[in-house]
Amino acid sequence: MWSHIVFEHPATFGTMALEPDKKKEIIEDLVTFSESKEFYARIGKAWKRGYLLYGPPGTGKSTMIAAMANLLNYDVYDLELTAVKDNTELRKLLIETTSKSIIVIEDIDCSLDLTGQRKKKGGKAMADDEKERKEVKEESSNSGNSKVTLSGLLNFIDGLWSACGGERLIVFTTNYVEKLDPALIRRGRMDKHIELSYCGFEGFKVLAKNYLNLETHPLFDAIDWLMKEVKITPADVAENLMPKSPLDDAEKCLWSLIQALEEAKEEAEAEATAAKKVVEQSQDGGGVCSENCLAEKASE
Ligand SMILES: Nc1ncnc2c1ncn2[C@@H]1O[C@H](COP(=O)(O)OP(=O)(O)OP(=O)(O)O)[C@@H](O)[C@H]1O
Repeated sequence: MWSHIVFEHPATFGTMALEPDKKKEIIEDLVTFSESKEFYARIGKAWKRGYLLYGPPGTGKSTMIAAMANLLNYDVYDLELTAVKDNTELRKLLIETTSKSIIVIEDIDCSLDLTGQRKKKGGKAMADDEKERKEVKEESSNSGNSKVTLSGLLNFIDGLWSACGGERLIVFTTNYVEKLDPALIRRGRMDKHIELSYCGFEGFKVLAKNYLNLETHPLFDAIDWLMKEVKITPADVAENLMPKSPLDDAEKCLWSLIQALEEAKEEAEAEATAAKKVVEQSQDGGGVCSENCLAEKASE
């Protein structure tokens, strides 16, 4: 059912724009996992680890998965949940995965209706494991030919797949971590939550080295200052640092980034001014304006 292609993504942790401490922590976590066969056997747990990568688009979630695969030399199984017919098919697919693999479900919030809070009893979320398992069982037996359900996925993470032997990582990505069902991402299922965020100056320096082979430049100070003022994704920084013609030298690319940062700064300032105006108007008019209404007015 899986089709095989040779994985040749060039991304590594070395080429990733990421705070150095964070990078070190993630690498250590991965390497420790991959060398812990005996440890997992001793504590009686399946040799698996779940990672949740979350953050805005263009912050490097997919890039990090490639870097993980290259670091550990694991195979990547990219699972498109919306194309999986039902829980039975999901089970089959997962049993076919080999050890030393990373199973990836990208944009988990969009894949399926996995995001809502699950059934609540007496107004309280089903928190403890026993209740959770009972619910999973009920849902699974009702699932019939229906699409993959949250419980199908939880079942797989906790049960069947764990019993397959060999080491496996499972990686979920999302742009909206707050939308996810807490049961899906609790520790034990998603052991390590990694936030990928906007580009800082340290991240920029990695990209400048990769893209322009520059370690320092007089324009770096201006970029450092601007990056503290506005948010920009590593993807946008990378795009600006990419030469667009054979005549583009490093300085031209740096100016292109500075221009993008300045435009973003002007935009943010214009939005802030508009929002301030709305507040002043609502105060003058004596009207009471909710946060939502302020946001709506500011965007008008
Ligand atoms: N942290 C980063 N380090 C280096 N390059 C990055 C980083 N983040 C993004 N990029 C660059 O931007 C491109 C898009 O990034 P990527 O697809 O990894 O983002 P993403 O967070 O997975 O986005 P989405 O949420 O839209 O899937 C990559 O091909 C890469 O060139």
